[in-house]
Amino acid sequence: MSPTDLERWVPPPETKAELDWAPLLTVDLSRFDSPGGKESLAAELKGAVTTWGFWTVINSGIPQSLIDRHFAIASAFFNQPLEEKRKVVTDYAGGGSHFGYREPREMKLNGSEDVMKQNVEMLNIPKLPPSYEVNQPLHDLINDYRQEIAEFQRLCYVKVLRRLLVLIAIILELPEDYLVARHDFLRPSEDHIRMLKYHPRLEDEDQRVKDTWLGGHTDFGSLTLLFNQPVVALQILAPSNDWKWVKPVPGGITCNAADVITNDYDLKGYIKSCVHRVVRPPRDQAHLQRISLVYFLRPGNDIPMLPAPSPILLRERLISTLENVADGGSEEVVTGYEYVRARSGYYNTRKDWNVDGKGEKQLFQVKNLSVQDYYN
Ligand SMILES: O=C(O)CCC(=O)C(=O)O
Ligand SMILES: [Fe+2]
Repeated sequence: MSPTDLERWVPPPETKAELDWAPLLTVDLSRFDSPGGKESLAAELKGAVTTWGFWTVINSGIPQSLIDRHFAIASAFFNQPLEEKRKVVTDYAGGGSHFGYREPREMKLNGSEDVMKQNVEMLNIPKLPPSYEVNQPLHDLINDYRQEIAEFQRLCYVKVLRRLLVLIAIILELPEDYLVARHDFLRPSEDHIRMLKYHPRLEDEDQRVKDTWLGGHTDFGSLTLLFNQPVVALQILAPSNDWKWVKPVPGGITCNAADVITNDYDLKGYIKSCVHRVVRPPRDQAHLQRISLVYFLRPGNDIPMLPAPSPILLRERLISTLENVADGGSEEVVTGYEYVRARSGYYNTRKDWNVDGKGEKQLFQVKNLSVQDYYN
């Protein structure tokens, strides 16, 4: 297929259902560069990142045509024959590589021998910056659109992620570039975009998994961007401990804080890594295929996973010193690469799926680092 004959992506119709929506903050990024803009945005974002861990950004400056183009690429990719998609596959078991295509997996339900096949297929495309050679095979179709994908990824970083890292650093009373330096787009990291396609299921099949299409989880990395699409299915676990629906915001990007920026080396739980899941859409959309487009920001490969010297964490007694306590070349200190690979290998080779509860709380341990794992 040549880069010109891609079918235009037509978003499916919006739902008319009235649902219990999460009251997410909207952050207008066009204010970022105006005088005092960063400071006032950071003040607004503080409550959202510490209580919900989810928020929406608008006016990012990423052209909508480029976003739509990526939904079109995703749609074309998933429409290919399985043999073609299987040419580059994830290798979670052999080293934890999450790049490539992942087929729907068979999962054992609630510890029984009852097996259910997932209804989601995924493609993870590595960050493709101009600054180094990415030694990762790509599908032919993805290679055809490589330039556009690389530009889209760059804009995700420059227009959204970099700005959010600055705002979160301000919230944490850290130097503005503290988190940016640990997430340098031009240096190697496990960043990637993910395209997902969910296939609608019959109502009684969905009932076997309590209508869940993707079990409750937190994301492993630092920040996640979910580009707006109209099929409503994403839910987040509210501070009140019940599930709320995420409402689409046309032209917006739903953002969430993930485990690295939250749980451990960085922010010691001050910022919330919110549990979320994907469920059967409301009745008027339950028959639709759902394509998702996501950017996962991860710490730099060689960044040691150490607590951030944030005065606010000290005041909240989440750290006991502003020194990087585990610093000094200890072999025990996990790097961003080691953490991400170990975590995604562990998570993605599980065969059990607890569809009944709100999840099992377990600690995931890699060297000196333990992370609250949450899934169901
Ligand atoms: O498809 C979605 O809306 C969410 C996907 C997600 O949570 C993930 O891939 O981690
Ligand atoms: Fe997620």
